[in-house]
Amino acid sequence: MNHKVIGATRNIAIVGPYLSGKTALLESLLSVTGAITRKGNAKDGNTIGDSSPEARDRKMSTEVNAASTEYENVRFTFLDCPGSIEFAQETLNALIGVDAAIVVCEPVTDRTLTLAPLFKFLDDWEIPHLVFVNKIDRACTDETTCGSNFTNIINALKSISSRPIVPHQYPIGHNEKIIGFIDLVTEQAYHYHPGAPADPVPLPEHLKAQENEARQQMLEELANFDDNLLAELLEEINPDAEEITRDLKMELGADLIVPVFIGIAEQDFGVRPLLSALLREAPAPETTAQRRGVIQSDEKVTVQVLKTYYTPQGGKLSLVRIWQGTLADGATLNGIRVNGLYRLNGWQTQSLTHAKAGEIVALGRLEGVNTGDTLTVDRTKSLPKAEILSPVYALAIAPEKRNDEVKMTSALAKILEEDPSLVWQQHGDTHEIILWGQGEIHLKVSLERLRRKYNLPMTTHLPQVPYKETIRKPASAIHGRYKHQSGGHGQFGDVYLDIQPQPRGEGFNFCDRIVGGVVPKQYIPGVEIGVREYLDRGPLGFPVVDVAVTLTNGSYHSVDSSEQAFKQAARLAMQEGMAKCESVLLEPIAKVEIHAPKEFTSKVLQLVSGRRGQILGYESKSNWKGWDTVTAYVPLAEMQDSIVELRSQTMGVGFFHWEFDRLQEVPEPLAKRVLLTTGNGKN
Ligand SMILES: Nc1nc2c(ncn2[C@@H]2O[C@H](COP(=O)(O)OP(=O)(O)OP(=O)(O)O)[C@@H](O)[C@H]2O)c(=O)[nH]1
Repeated sequence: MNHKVIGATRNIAIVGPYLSGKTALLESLLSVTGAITRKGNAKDGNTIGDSSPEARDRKMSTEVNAASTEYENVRFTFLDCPGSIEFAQETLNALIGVDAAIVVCEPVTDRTLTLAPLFKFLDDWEIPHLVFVNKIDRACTDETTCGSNFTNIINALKSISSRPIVPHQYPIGHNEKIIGFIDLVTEQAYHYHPGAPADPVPLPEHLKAQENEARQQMLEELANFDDNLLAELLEEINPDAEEITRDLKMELGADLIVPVFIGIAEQDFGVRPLLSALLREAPAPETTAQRRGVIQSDEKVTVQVLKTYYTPQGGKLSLVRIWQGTLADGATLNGIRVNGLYRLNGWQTQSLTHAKAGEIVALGRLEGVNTGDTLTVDRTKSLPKAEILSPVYALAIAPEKRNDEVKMTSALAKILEEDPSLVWQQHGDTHEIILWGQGEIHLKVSLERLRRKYNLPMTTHLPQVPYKETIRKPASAIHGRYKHQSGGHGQFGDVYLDIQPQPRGEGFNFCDRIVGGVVPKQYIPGVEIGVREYLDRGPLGFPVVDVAVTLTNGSYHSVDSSEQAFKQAARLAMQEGMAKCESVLLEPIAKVEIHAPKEFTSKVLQLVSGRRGQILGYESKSNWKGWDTVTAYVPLAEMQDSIVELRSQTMGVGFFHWEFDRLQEVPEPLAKRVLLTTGNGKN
């Protein structure tokens, strides 16, 4: 078996907005390097990138797919990441294991904003990245606008990148279409050639000025990090290609610049130059490892999990980046034996006996190991992992077949392992099982996985709002007597209760002020249980909170009294007393922080007010250039689909964090409507 040494491997993530052509680019990369003989496409659902049935059905990537190929004797492993914001967690988890990322985008200037959160993550993690402007044919619809549109795209990218944007190529348009490009490093022009590498052609005379300007831009950006190049530029010396490539490699490797390439992935145009640039300029795995503080060592093995899969056959595969050492199949990591070592190509696996530092491979059956975990022989290291996104959308779920409930718990655990941005909980009040995630499609895809992989069809509905109720007025000396005679000895309990409202958030409080043993000590717990049971469902039909109940008086029977009878007496007293206490409906209020580019702040404020929110203020989001954070209180009842509206108002990039803050009275007309629609308020 041919094993590459460190330096002969490149791990590249393919990332970028939804449907920008990432899977098409991967297909093209695999095709031009001979890894596949026939290209698939998203329409026909036969790509390596979108290998799962959920992805194929939707013609979109729903999880990370790995594929390897060789080019110029270097092994390239590509991670094709989903573009949809709802599957962003996949992308973040994968990105931490690569040496560089290709950001694929479309040549539409007013959509570059959708790249902002991705650029932010890449910058925060210092992940070297370059841009591939795909579908460049769409920007070059006539010869004269081809160059100016390209310049506009470069400027749009500059407006969202904190790193300098450096054009690496310049387009050549002819008769309403793009026919080639000029490499700004070598100043060599090329014409695209279907099914073959681009043909070198003389630099078109009419583009010399534009080419020179774009090249100058590139050189000036590079010179900001290289004094020698700066001196050459000042002396008007033309630097040679070798020197420029050296700078590009150093500056891309250190995540100081963002080079920009162009192409048409579906026609393989611009794909070979992209590969050549990756070969020459992308950092080697050891450089990445060093930047993460991992020192190379042959003995120590350190790997990190980038993605967890359960195969259609039910086996667990953990896609890992080997940061350090040589890993053999059968080795023990974190006390768990590696059971199978594979190279992945979509769902196809190729068995390996060992793999070296810098490779991305899949390991079999690492039970108990999660995405993001660091594994070593002696558990001595823990590398940073990507943050887990806050859940923003929920559905209540239930198995279609009642007796599937036990099966559901273990299946949910598995799909959560595959996708750490899912969370599930059983709600304490409503008893619903709530599945939380990043949006409607995200949850639908997860539920399809449950059905397909685990034969678990589920029903869904929007979760109930966990309303509660409380009281406005006190009631005192409420009498409850339970007396029952049914053969044998009877049942007797007799209590007097005071019921009082408590300040909001105080909860429930029970005390007894019994003197002289009129209710014997052993029956008092029964009274409290009776009160508590009643409060599970108050007069409006919801759990009662912020109430104090005091047992003030009562009587007993030496034979017939029991804890059970006092429980019943307490319930009767509560039923009678609470009817006099003016019950009010309470709703949960969330404290929400909404993040969006500043140009959308007024829309965010409108969204909050339109959802009965109370705006607390807004300010610049720290470390996010051009973004605001709006802080507000919003009723939970209004939050259910708020992410859908927020995304539609903010080109898909707005997001929020929320947490439960408090309960608050529901305003009167609305409370009536809630009680009508929930069918409550009748007991
Ligand atoms: N005109 C044109 N269409 C393209 C090109 N590349 C991809 N497409 C089309 O764009 C659509 C999306 O392509 P994909 O490769 O599936 O996009 P993606 O970025 O992988 O999608 P997600 O991963 O779901 O975000 C498909 O219909 C492709 O056929 C291109 O270079 N030119």
